[in-house]
Amino acid sequence: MKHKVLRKQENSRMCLVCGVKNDFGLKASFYELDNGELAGIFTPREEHQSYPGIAHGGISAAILDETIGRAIMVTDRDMLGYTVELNLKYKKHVPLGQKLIVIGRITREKSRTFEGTGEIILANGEVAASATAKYLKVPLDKMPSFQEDSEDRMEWQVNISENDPREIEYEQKTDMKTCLRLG
Ligand SMILES: CCCCCCCC/C=C\CCCCCCCC(=O)SCCNC(=O)CCNC(=O)[C@H](O)C(C)(C)COP(=O)(O)OP(=O)(O)OC[C@H]1O[C@@H](n2cnc3c(N)ncnc32)[C@H](O)[C@@H]1OP(=O)(O)O
Repeated sequence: MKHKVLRKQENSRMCLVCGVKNDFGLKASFYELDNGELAGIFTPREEHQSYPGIAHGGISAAILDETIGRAIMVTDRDMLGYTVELNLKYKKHVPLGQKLIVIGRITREKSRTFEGTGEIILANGEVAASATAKYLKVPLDKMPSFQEDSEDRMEWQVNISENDPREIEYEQKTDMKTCLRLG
């Protein structure tokens, strides 16, 4: 099913997953969708390899961690989190050199913490890896360097590109109504 992009999220300067100036990183972009989920788009490269042709499992963990963590911004643009727990299931190889989609959503929100789930989806629609994660809430303005006149602060911004998709197509893996009930 196709889902409309409602908003592109900010990228950072040097984050391994979303840093626009981190040449060893994934340079992923994140899009908030009309079904309340967050989609990331990324292309693992040779720098991210484990066995030849296959992305390192730590890279899958990093992109899932960030996508679920960022999903809190769908409902609260000024909130992020410190990961306190991350569990992954590796189901298929994640290939290098192919544009992939990662989806995240929040399943439970409390006053100090939130939890969510996510999947890396292959071009054929199969789930390559899935994760559950828990975070301690940290308001963006309490993040290190946020109050400073630093490069990190200046470069935390939405970078619109002509390659940004207007719609993202994938089969939704989790019923959002179930998530709300769980929450
Ligand atoms: C200038 C601005 C630039 C912005 C740039 C942004 C760039 C990125 C963009 C976007 C990213 C978005 C996505 C995020 C993705 C990546 C995030 C990371 O990689 S974060 C690094 C890895 N994680 C850590 O380093 C935490 C290390 N842990 C700690 O520091 C402490 O454990 C801390 C502060 C998190 C909690 O310690 P306490 O003592 O303050 O809190 P207590 O009361 O013990 O726990 C609070 C809750 O957390 C649970 N908790 C704490 N530690 C836990 C643990 N080890 N395992 C499981 N649960 C734990 C507890 O059970 C409790 O949950 P209950 O409220 O009961 O539901």
